[in-house]
Amino acid sequence: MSVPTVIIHRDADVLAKAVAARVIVRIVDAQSAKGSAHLVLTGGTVGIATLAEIAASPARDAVDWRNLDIWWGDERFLPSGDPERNETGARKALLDHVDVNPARVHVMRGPDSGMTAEESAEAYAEELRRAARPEDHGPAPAFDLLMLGMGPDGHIASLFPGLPALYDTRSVVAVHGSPKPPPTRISMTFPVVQGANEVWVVAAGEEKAGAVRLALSDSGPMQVPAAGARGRRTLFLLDRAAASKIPASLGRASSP
Ligand SMILES: O=C(O)[C@H](O)[C@@H](O)[C@H](O)[C@H](O)COP(=O)(O)O
Repeated sequence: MSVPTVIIHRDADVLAKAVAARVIVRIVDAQSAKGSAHLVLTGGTVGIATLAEIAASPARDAVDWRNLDIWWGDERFLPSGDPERNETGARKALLDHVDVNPARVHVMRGPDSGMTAEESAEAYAEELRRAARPEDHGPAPAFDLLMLGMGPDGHIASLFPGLPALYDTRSVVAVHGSPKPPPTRISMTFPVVQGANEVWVVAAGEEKAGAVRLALSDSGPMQVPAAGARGRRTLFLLDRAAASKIPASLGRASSP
């Protein structure tokens, strides 16, 4: 797994704008090379703010939205359209404003599908399997970009410290008893996250600073799940507040 590159921006607003620009370039580069791309979205404040900044970007339509497969790293197990679903936030912030191919927007189904959380997780795992190519060498596509928010406890997606999902080798699992409401969620697991070409952890705010420090040190992913947020290339995209406890030894690029 790659050693993370750390990029620090002035505040959460500049961070969201800078990450939005970076996402556009990353997807355009991937599409230029392959004709299509796989992007994994995250929920959370900064994750959704980044999507809104993509929608507002003058460069937005450099992305070939019809040739983009959109996935989620996790989802709250709530009915379609529920305002608390990550999908709902993503549609409102971005997907309703660009010409995505609905068949390539891969949502994690909620209880209104008639499935249990376990069945929904297995259905998503099957959808990932179907999308994987032989050269991906795994149960899911080697995502061009997998975005993650991070909680104050170091959780990523819905992989929370101490919960069984951290140890699960399946690609997608149901999560019960999430300390962050709602309690029932669907989440990709470490093997799928770590199969991504690029993993970006985007975090802002003082309350994340301790977890950021641990995630960038030699903490184990079971104690600090963000320590397992690694792809072939890994970025930690932070605002100054979230980066305020990073030891200088880690080295980092800072924007003004
Ligand atoms: O479903 C979710 O809530 C997210 O996927 C979760 O992993 C989120 O990204 C982090 O909790 C950070 O959220 P904030 O940016 O709002 O702190």
